[in-house]
Amino acid sequence: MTPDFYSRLPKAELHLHIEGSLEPELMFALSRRNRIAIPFASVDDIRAAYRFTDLQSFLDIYYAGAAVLQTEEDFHDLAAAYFDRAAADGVVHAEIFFDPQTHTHRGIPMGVVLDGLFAAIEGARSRHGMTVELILSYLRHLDEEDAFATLRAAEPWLDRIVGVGLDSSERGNPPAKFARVFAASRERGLKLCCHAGEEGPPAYIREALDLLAVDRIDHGNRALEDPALVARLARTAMTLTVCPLSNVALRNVDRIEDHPIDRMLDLGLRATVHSDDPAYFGGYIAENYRAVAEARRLSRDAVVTLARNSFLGAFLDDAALADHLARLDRFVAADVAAT
Ligand code: HPA
Ligand SMILES: [Zn+2]
Repeated sequence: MTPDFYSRLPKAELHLHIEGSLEPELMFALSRRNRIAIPFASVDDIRAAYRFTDLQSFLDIYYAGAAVLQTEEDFHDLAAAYFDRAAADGVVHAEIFFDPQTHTHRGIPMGVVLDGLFAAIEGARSRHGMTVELILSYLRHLDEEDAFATLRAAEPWLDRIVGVGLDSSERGNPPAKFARVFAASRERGLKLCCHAGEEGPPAYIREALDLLAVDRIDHGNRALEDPALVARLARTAMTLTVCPLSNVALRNVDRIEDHPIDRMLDLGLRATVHSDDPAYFGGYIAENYRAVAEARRLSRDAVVTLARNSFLGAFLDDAALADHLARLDRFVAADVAAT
C-alpha cells in the first residue's frame, strides 16, 4: 500500500455529526463573532476539556460547544470546513447527520440551519465533486412529541433530506420510545438510521430492527455479545457504521489495539469505518481507517472491504453505486500495480 493509501482510498462517509466537526479554532472564532460566551479562555483550554469518560461526558461538551452556531453563515462555515477535510480524506459521497433540536431549542429556526448546510453542500459539489445527503437526527433524551414537532418543522425541506437518525444519550432511551415517529418518517419516504449498541445493550439493536425497521445501524458494536443477533445482522447484510476513534475516546473500547473491527468482518458483518465527531475524537475518516488498520494489522483486502461496504450501505441509486464501486476497483488495481 502506498503511504497515502488511506486518504486516497475512495470512500463514503455515513456516520458524521456535523456539529461534531466543530474544531476548537472555529468554536472560538464563532464565540467572538457572535458574542456568545463559552466556558473556555482559549483554544488550548477547549482541547484540554476533551477528556471523556463515557458518552454523556462528551455530549455535555458537544451541546455546550454547539451554542456558538447562530447564523446561516456559521452553519455554512462549519460544513464547508468539514467537506474540505473530507475531500482531502478521499470521501466522494457523504451522508451527514444534523441535530435540529440542538438548535431549534435555542431559538435558531430550522431554515437557518438548513440554508447554511445547503449552501455548503452546493460548494462541496462544485469544489470537490462530492455528493452529500442530509440525515435529520432526533435527540433520544427528549420525548417523542418533540421529535414529531421536529419532523413537522422540517416538512418544507423533506425532499432535500434523505433520512432520519436517532442519537444522543442511549442508555435509558431505547428505540421503542420513537417507534411512532420513525413510522411517520418512513411514510414520508425517509430512510431510517439509529444509533444502537454503542453503550446500550444488544436488545436496543433488536428494537431498532424489529420496532423501527431501520435501514442502517450506527455503531452496533455490542451486537458482538449476542451470537444470534450477529447471525441475523450478517444474514440480512445490515450495515454497521463503526467509529473506532470514537469508541476509544468514549471508552467503549479500551485501546485501539483491542478494536473488534476485524472480528466484525470475519463474522460476515457489513461493517464500515467512519468518524462520528472528528473534532472531538482526534481524527477524521482517513485517520480512523489508518489507526484501526495499523493497530489491528488489517490486510489491504480488509481495508478495501470496509470502503466497499461504505458504498453498499449508502443511500445511493444503482447507477451511482455501480460508478463508485468501479472507481474503487480502479483505485485498488492502480495501487496494487504501484507497490
Ligand atoms: O457518538 C455519539 N453517540 C450518540 N449521540 C451522538 N451525538 C453526537 N455524537 C454522538
Ligand atoms: Zn454518532
